[in-house]
Amino acid sequence: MEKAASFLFAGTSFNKKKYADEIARFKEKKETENEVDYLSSFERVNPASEEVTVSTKKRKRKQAASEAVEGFNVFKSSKKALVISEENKTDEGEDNLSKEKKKINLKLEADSILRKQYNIHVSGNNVASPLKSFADLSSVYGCESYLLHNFAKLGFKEPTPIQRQAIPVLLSGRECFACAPTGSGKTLAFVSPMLMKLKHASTEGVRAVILCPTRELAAQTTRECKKLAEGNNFYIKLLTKKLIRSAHLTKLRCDILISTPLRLSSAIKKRKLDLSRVEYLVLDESDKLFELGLIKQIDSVVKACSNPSIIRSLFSATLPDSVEELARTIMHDAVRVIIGRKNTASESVNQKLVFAGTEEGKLLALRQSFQERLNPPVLIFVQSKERAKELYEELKFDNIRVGVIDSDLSETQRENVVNDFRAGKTWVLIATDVIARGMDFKGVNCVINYDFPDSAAAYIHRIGRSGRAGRTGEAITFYTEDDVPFLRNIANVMAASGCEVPSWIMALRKLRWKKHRPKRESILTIPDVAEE
Ligand SMILES: Nc1ncnc2c1ncn2[C@@H]1O[C@H](COP(=O)(O)OP(=O)(O)OP(=O)(O)O)[C@@H](O)[C@H]1O
Repeated sequence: MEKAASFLFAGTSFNKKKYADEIARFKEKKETENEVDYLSSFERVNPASEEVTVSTKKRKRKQAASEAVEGFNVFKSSKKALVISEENKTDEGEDNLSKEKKKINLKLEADSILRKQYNIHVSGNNVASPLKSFADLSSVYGCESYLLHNFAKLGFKEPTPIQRQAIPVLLSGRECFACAPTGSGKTLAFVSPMLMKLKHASTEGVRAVILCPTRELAAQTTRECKKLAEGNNFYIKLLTKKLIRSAHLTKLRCDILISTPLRLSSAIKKRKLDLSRVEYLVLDESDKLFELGLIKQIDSVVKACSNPSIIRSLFSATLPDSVEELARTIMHDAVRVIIGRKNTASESVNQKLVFAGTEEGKLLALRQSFQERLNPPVLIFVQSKERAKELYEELKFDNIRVGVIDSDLSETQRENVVNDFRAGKTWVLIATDVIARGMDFKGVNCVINYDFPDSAAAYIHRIGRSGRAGRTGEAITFYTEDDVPFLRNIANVMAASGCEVPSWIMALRKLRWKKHRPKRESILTIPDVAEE
């Protein structure tokens, strides 16, 4: 058991240049030269080719039936000639059929090689081929050049595994459940097909909706969406309180609307928004959106998006079976795309468990680490806003450039705190789970779970703020005696993503995990603040 945490940042030293490098790289293997031509094979595999098979079979059956009564035909001799030519036709048909089958098999084989290479698992009928490269988007799907230009401008050379598979699925008009690790580019995976399908701005009202569980994430997604749409004239709007209050909301020019469920459902209730023409609905961090507190709002949004040909998709790094089951009740013939194993942490995060003994022990260990070696940016998660404020006071007292984000702050204050951390003005950000999901802070070197996470999903999302877009990261989870019964659940996640876990932890009993948020002693030790 590790008792001290001074080594937490061992081997690392602060180097601002190191994290100023914002261009992310995904390490993906080069495509092999011998791969089958996907562009042509994609076009070959379509329901029409299956129809050919069926109709030829039917024709053969019909022929068999007519041949059976042939002997009774008065025009027997002439019929015989006809039968011979029919036989020729059948041979020709069979030839075509076997060629067609070969092509289909080749294509399926190539798809499966590519999927294996990128750890892509799909279920569903007739799933579109994965992308070999971004170039497939223009050659197969007629993608406009502005989008590819934007990918290049953002430094995206190759699609990530989730992008390789989810984009063609959505472009082929299928609904989709997608589960891929944190920081693996899910945003682009749902935004780009949306932009491609919508083609150009229109005055017809809202045509696409993206729902995100928090305001911060909705704001971030809006920014990403605008970056990807640059060069096209789309109207992309974040639904803010101000926008809801504005009298013009009903006449709003908006192609893509991004919102939290609460905002959107309240705008729907006030009859300020018509969503009946929405063609695309994305539920990002879908398992969070399907939690009890939000399900009513989601329901009202889903109902308001009443266009029968709507395409819905669900994206998350964690997708429990129960959510999938619930979601299936509203989806039609959805394709399921899983990258790697479902509900696992990003493999690019090196995870450690640190026994801190008591609450006091945690603060001591943290302080020691800050004094010795620190490699910012560092993100620290605690279990409540009160504790976030307490830890903030402690670290501020130590003259650490620290920020804190909690739900008591106004929208602008929250935005400022996040921006300061992004810009490197603050090196440490203390937060509750409010920013654990989806937030893309580039180059977070270390996530510290100061308070033990309350679920395995919370753990996966928290530590996923580090090790994004192919970078490596570190995650340290403090635990006290109170947390020991829940260690095994986190240890399982760690082991599944290839991290070493002490065998005594793996031997602990597995508990059914209800939200674990024990009452903890106050963090405060500074006398003045503690007495306030
Ligand atoms: N093809 C690509 N190549 C390189 N970087 C990419 C690519 N696609 C996206 N990125 C970058 O990867 C980072 C993570 O992307 P994104 O925020 O969409 O991850 P995510 O899978 O949604 O993560 P989370 O589950 O935490 O929400 C972003 O900085 C994004 O700009």
